[in-house]
Amino acid sequence: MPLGLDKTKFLANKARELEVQSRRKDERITLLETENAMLHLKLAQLRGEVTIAKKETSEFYSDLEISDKFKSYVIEKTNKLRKDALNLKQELVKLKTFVEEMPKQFAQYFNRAGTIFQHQTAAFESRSGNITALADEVAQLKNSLKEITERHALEKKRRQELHNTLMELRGNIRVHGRIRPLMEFDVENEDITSLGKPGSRSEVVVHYVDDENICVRTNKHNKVFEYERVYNSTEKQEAIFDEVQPMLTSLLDGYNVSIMAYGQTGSGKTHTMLGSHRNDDYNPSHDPHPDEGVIPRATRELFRLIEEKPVGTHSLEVSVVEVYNNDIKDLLSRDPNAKHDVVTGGDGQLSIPTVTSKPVDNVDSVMTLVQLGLKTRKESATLVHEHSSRSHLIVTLTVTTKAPSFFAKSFAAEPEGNTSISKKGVVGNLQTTNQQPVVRTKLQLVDLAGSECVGMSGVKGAALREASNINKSLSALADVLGALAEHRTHVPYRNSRLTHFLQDSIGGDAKLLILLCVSPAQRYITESLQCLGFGQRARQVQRGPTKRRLPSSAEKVAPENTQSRPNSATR
Ligand SMILES: Nc1ncnc2c1ncn2[C@@H]1O[C@H](COP(=O)(O)OP(=O)(O)OP(=O)(O)O)[C@@H](O)[C@H]1O
Repeated sequence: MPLGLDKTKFLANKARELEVQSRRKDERITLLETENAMLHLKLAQLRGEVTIAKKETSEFYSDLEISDKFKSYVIEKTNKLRKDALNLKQELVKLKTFVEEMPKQFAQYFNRAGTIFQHQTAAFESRSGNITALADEVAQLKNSLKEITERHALEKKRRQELHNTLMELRGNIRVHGRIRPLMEFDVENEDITSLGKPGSRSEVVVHYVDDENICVRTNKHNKVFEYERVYNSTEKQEAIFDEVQPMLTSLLDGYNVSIMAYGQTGSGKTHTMLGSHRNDDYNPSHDPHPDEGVIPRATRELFRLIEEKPVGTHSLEVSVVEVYNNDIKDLLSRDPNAKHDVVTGGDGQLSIPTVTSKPVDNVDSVMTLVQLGLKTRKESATLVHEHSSRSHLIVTLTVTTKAPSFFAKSFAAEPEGNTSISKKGVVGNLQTTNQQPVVRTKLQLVDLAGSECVGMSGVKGAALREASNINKSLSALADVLGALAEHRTHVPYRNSRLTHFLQDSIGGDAKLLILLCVSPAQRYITESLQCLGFGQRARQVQRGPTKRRLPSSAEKVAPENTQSRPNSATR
């Protein structure tokens, strides 16, 4: 500090000076800071420009790359186009050649198409011609079919009417005769070599004359018996059934039908009705065995006829009974010895309510039941042959038919069991089942017991009683037929259980066929004459009333004392 200067003043000056310096420095700092800020700004601007330039450069490079790629793509494409163009040129050359050749080929194709078209048109025309012809033919066939169907229905109706007329003309009781062949047992006590020899006991004396006449010829007898049909000893079971068949149609038309075999022991009744098989070896089958008799054949035919009817309208029941010593025995019952009686219902219809009646739906089931019944049937050996049937066997097939709807209407107004329906031609028993009117008809197939004379069979005691009862019942049968023939007001059905049981099937509108079975041998001549005489009298029933009282079957036929030959035989 200069001398003399005031120290305070000096310091104050110094401070001022420093203050100025400081202010200047602050101003300098501010200036520098401003410059710095401006520089920062400039830097930022430059940085931005650099970034943009970089981006532009990279874009340029990228564009350059793309343009390189595009260039190579263009080159490649150009090459391809060139190639294509070359190919096209070649194609064009080919096309030109083709176009040049086309008219020629078209002409060829056209020609070929023309030919094919001509062929096709011709074929189509002929085919359409055929189709038209076929359509015409179908239309004609349809018309013919309609006509045939109508004609068939008409024919069926006419056949039905004809059948009924024929059955009426033939009569309700018909008699056929069947001569069985000579059998070994016919020789009696003679040597088998004598079988059929003139003068022997087995000499043939019952002869087939023609299909309506049988002749019995010996030194003492010469008599001809005429029936609706006669079968010779070689005629098969089938031939007999041919005659039986129409009766089954009648059965389904509402008539009761009965077919019975009549003849002496060993004359072929069981063979005719059942066949010659015994109980155990019988094999029910769908096809008829040539040996089968009327019962299996009729049953089979009945099922066939029922099959032709509307489903569910017909049903069948079977019962198997025997009339033994004038008692009715149920052969399907557990107690075959229990006795049964024929009962007349309030409606006048007959039935045996206590007898087993089994529903059946095929021939096998029927035949199985028949065979079951046959096992119980009374058989006992006689002097004639070892399987003589000592009872009448009756197989009853009851057909239940649901009445058509118009019956149901008329029935609604009628009391139960009223038979007014018979006015319409239906004679079966009309009943109700759960308010549904039904018609019941019966087919009774009867294998009668042997009709021989007691003395001939050589039986005694119980067997004699059997034979006596057989003769009585057969005699009652003859009496019934006699009463019917004479149109008597009283027909003695109740004289025997056999006729009482068969009452519905004998007389009235019922159809009865009696098959007379005769042995040809001389040793049975009395029985054969009796049997043939019985048949002859039975024929009177359909020939109308006769003044003469018919002798019963037990009465003998008086032998005729003539030696004339068959040609001059009396009738
Ligand atoms: N037409 C026939 N063809 C062949 N054999 C028959 C003929 N008829 C009967 N026969 C035979 O004769 C024998 C006696 O016949 P079948 O038993 O049928 O007599 P039947 O009259 O029933 O006797 P019965 O009353 O005693 O029972 C049997 O062996 C049977 O095979």
